[in-house]
Amino acid sequence: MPQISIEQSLHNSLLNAAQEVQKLHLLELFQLQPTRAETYRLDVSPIYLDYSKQALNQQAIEGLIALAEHKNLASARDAMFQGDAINHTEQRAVLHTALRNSERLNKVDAHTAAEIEHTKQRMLNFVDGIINQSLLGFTGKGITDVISIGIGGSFFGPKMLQSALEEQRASAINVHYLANIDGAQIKHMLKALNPETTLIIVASKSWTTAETQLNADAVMTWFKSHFSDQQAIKQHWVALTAKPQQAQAFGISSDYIFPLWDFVGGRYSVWSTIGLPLALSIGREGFESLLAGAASMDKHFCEAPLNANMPVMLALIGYWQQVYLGYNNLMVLPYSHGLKALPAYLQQLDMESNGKSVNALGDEIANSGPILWGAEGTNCQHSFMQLLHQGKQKAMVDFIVPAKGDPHYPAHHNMMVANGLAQAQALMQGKTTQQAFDELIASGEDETSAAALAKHKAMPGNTGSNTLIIDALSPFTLGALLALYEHKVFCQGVLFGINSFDQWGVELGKQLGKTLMSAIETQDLSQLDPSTQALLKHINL
Ligand SMILES: O=P(O)(O)OC[C@H]1O[C@](O)(CO)[C@@H](O)[C@@H]1O
Repeated sequence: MPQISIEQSLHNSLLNAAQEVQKLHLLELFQLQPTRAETYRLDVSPIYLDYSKQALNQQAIEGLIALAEHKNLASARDAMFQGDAINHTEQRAVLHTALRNSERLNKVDAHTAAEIEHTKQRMLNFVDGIINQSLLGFTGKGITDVISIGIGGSFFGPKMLQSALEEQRASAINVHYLANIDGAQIKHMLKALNPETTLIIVASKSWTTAETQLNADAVMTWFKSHFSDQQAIKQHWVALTAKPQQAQAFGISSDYIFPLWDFVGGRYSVWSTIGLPLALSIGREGFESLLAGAASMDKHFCEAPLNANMPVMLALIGYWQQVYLGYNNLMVLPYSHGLKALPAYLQQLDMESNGKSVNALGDEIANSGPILWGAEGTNCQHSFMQLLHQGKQKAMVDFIVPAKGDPHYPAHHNMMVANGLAQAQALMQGKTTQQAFDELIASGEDETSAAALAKHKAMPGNTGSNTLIIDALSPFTLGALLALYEHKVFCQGVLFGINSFDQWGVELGKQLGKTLMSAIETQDLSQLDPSTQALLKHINL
């Protein structure tokens, strides 16, 4: 008999488990194993994960854990935390975890640890100064508004957390984010702002991002049209960057430049000085608490056994659904208006990290991370959920439900929770044609039309989901939640065999964007493909 590799044998056993599990409806899995809800859950305060509604059995879970062990997931995790250059295509360590008070877990050298702490304190002292108005604008007025110019990782995290933590504001400062290159947005934003009381932050790790540069130039022109004095720029312009010299060359004072480092990837940078605009809203304590929440998840990730490790289990469940059940979409549905921007944040985190097609050796891989999207509940129920209930496409689903809502509106919160959990139930249970028929008869329909209508009202159900109950929208909890997803994405990168920390795919669009810009400026379209030429001619710039 030919020998098969360990990997192949693990794969075969998982294929077998998938076949077994798919013979049964989720409701039958619950009948067979009534304790699923107690068995398939993890409680890692402040997050409770229920995965009992997933099409999983013990054989699948054991097979997945064996796969994680075979892929040396724990050593890969340790390599990240100890600062190995795991981002091998850029020869960089990946140490965003070192930014969140988890020195004990990270083996960064003493000099780097001191620099991280010093930078954080500098940033938070600055935040204190702006909030308590010991730092003032050029004309002696306090700062009321901030324009934060940045895109991608220099935008999504602070913006998303700021809206999630609106209730935890520590200041009355309004932060306006300028990410996209849309003149209409700048015009409206600037029209409403007074440069005397506005602080302008340029957040760009690389200091080369075209959108950020163009926006920074436009805002600088506006600012200089009011104050051309260099001292005014010194007091109103801030840079968050790994390229301090370039920021200085742009005119920003070194006192107002807050660095980050190569070992912090853009989409992992909200914990760094990139979080400054957020800190101006939630204050020192709020920001420290965010870091502490993330650190608590780091500790759990480093210490919990694989089968009780929330990021690991979340990654394995997703891997299982994708590779063995054939799903390729992950829908994230936060039942919270405050978390409305979470899907967009997670899109960059997951898809920029795991949207790759080769492994570390450069060999083609069969699977990469999922297509991630979503929207806040209950709004999503009135748009795309219909497709999940009755359409032919299936998706993985993460429901995220805060246990506490606004105390002034208890009925709203109750309805929110009820709807989130009801959607998970509906996806699992579905409705048989017989059930639909019986309901129609009970409502007075005659038999012929009930039989016809029942077919349209039936839904298969049997769609699994994770439900994550988070205690409330607090900085600590959200720190833990984001760290959970970061580590999940990391684990899936290890399972797929890819480097989650580079993003070469983004580069081609940037290059072509530049070529097109110069074709537009020189009006020479001759080198462009016929479709692009025709489009530009039609737009007639
Ligand atoms: O902070 P920077 O260097 O301006 O980059 C912004 C974003 O651009 C990207 O390189 C590509 O979108 C992201 O990884 C990054 O978060």
